[in-house]
Amino acid sequence: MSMFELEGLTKRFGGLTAVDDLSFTVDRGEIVGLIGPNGSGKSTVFNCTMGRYSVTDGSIYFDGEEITDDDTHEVVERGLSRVSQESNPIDAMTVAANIKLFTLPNSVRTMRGGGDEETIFEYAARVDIEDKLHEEPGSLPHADVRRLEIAKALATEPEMLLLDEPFAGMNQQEIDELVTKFETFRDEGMTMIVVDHNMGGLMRLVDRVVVIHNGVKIAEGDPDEIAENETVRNAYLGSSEAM
Ligand SMILES: Nc1ncnc2c1ncn2[C@@H]1O[C@H](COP(=O)(O)OP(=O)(O)OP(=O)(O)O)[C@@H](O)[C@H]1O
Repeated sequence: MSMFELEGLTKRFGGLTAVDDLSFTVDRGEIVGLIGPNGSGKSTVFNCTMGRYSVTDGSIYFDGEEITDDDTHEVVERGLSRVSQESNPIDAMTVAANIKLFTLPNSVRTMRGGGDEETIFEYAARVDIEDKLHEEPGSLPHADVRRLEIAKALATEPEMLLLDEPFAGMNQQEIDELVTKFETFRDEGMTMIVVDHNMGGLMRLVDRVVVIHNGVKIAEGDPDEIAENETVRNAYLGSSEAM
C-alpha cells in the first residue's frame, strides 16, 4: 500500500484549473520529486494536501486513510508536515522558541507536551543549527533560516515531509549539505515529496520524478528518463526556464 496517494486531484480557481485530474502515489521511504515550470500547480498540490485550499474534485490519501479537505492541524497530527516556499519565523523569538511553538499543538504524537530543551536541541541538530538556538531568526543567514523552517516541520514529528523549493537561494555547498540531510532522513524512514522548478538539486536525491505542466501530469519516471523526455523538455522550453 502506498504511503500517499492523489486520485484525480483537481483544483480550480474560478475559470483557472490549477491542478487537473492529477494522480500519483508515493511509497513509504521514497523521495519523489514534483517538478514543473512556473505556475504549473506544484504549490497548489501541497496547499490542497495540507488543507489550506479546498479540493474541487478528487481524493487525497495518507497512510491508508482519506485526508481530502481535512483541517491542517488534523493532517499534521496524522504525520504529514510541510516546509513552505516562504520562511515565516517569528523574529522576536529565539530559534529555540520558534521550534518549540511547533511541538505544542501536535504533541499528541509524542505525548511529551511542549518539547523540552533536549528535544528542541535534537530537532535543531538534525539540520545543523543547534549552535544557533539562542539567536533570533533575523540575525541568521538565509540558509539557516531555511534550516529553521525544516526544524519546525520536524518538531511536529512527521512520517512524511512536503518540501517546497528547499534549495531556493542556497549556494552549491549548502545544496549539497541539504541533499545529504534529506538522504539521512530517508535512511531514518522519512517519506518525502520535494518540489522544485528545475532538476538541479533534485537529480541526485529523488527516486522518482512526477512532472506537471498547466496542472496536468505530463511525465513520470526515474530522473534519467525524465531528463531525456521530449515532452518534458518542450514544456520547459515553452516556459523559457532551464530544466
Ligand atoms: N489562491 C489562488 N488564487 C487564484 N489563483 C491561484 C491561487 N494559488 C495559485 N493560483 C494559480 O494557480 C496556478 C498554479 O499555481 P502554483 O503556485 O500552484 O504553481 P507552482 O507550480 O507552485 O508555481 P511556482 O513554481 O512559480 O511556485 C497559477 O496560475 C496560479 O496563479
